[in-house]
Amino acid sequence: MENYQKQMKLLAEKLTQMILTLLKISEDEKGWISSSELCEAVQLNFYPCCPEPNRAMGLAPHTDTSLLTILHQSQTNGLQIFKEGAGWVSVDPHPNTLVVHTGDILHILSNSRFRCALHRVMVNSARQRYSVAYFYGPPLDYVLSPLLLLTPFPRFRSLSIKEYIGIKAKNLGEALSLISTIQN
Ligand SMILES: O=C(O)CCC(=O)C(=O)O
Ligand SMILES: [Fe+2]
Repeated sequence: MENYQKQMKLLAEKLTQMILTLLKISEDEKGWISSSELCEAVQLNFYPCCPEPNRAMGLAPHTDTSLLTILHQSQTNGLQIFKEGAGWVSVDPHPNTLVVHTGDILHILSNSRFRCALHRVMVNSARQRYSVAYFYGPPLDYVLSPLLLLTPFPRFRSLSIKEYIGIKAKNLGEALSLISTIQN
């Protein structure tokens, strides 16, 4: 597991470098990427068979708080992602394939250019399922701000990751709109 985490960290660092370069974030602002201070976690999810799958949910719809999440799923369907205009779409497992979810932190940093992925997990009556999620993001005291992109129209106010986690713990799916600068 330790080695798995190490390999996932290397992959997450590479992906983050590519994404932040694409967003024209300066080298100075990318300093945290390989630091030992960053926020990372491995989570093991297990979904046993369920005799009445239509009356239960493996994991309720949510977005990940991370900058990105790298997910390994066993060879059982269940993961679905919400796609604007299409509704819930299955993300079926393929051998030797990882799924990358964009999280809230990337949504804020990129000023909504990389939108966080709303996803959920359905259960199965015949087969159990497991997944291994690796969550990756900047350190807790990192100040998140779309202003880093020098955009004239930041859609979110600046705040530390720690503060954002606190807001999300109390408000779940409403957290992004609570820090939005755009009035509805
Ligand atoms: O089990 C899955 O495929 C998804 C797990 C997940 O969304 C999570 O751990 O946040
Ligand atoms: Fe998730």
